Amino acid sequence: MISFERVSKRYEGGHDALRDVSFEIGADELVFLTGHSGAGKTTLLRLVMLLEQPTRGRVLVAGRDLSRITRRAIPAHRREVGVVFQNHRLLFDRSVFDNVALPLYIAGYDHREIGKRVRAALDKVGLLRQERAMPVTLSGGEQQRVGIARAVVGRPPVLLADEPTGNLDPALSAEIMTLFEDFSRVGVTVLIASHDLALISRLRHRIITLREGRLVGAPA
Ligand SMILES: Nc1ncnc2c1ncn2[C@@H]1O[C@H](COP(=O)(O)OP(=O)(O)OP(=O)(O)O)[C@@H](O)[C@H]1O
Repeated sequence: MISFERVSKRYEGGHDALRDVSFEIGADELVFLTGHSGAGKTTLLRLVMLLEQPTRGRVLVAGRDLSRITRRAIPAHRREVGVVFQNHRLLFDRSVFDNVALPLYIAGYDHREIGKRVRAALDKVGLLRQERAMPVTLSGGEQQRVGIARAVVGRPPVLLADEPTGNLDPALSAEIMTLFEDFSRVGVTVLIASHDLALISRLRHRIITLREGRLVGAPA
């Protein structure tokens, strides 16, 4: 579902954020991406979102070579890739419902379909009863669940998360990871960048490690 073929990324100024990175992630897999700060995790996720282009190599998502996606087709690609951020980036002057509905408003869904899909997403993350709440009234873990509901409301086949438990205590972090496992179980491809080695090594999914832009353990 996600495939990197000898991908390198050099930023302007000459910094090599990724060097000759190759791996494949199957459609029903949940994979963790780890590595020290600056190892290239965020860069790798940004390539999948098409926020960056590789300097060398190819990135494929669902069999499509991202370098061949035209400018007009980028929004359609982004709808296929749900993204969860560490600080969840919620709109604090909007209700939980409106935050989750945002991608559907932008995509032009009709009112009834939005209602149905938002409630289905909130149900999956256990927040159905908080739809009218404002984000400030929720705990950090609940706010992160709103961010996850927003990421999955368009039913993307791919879900990316960048340090989704970075601000949460261990018990809440484990709960959030269970949610990602639930999505993986129903066929969503999940890639989670995380520093939390204690947590991710307990969960027994594949771990991809970057060190200074290279995959650790990959053939030279
Ligand atoms: N837009 C950019 N321009 C130039 N250099 C960049 C840019 N974005 C990232 N870098 C550099 O590329 C390297 C990899 O950064 P990246 O954010 O991918 O690492 P990371 O593993 O996600 O780190 P962290 O865990 O701290 O977020 C870093 O040295 C960073 O300074």
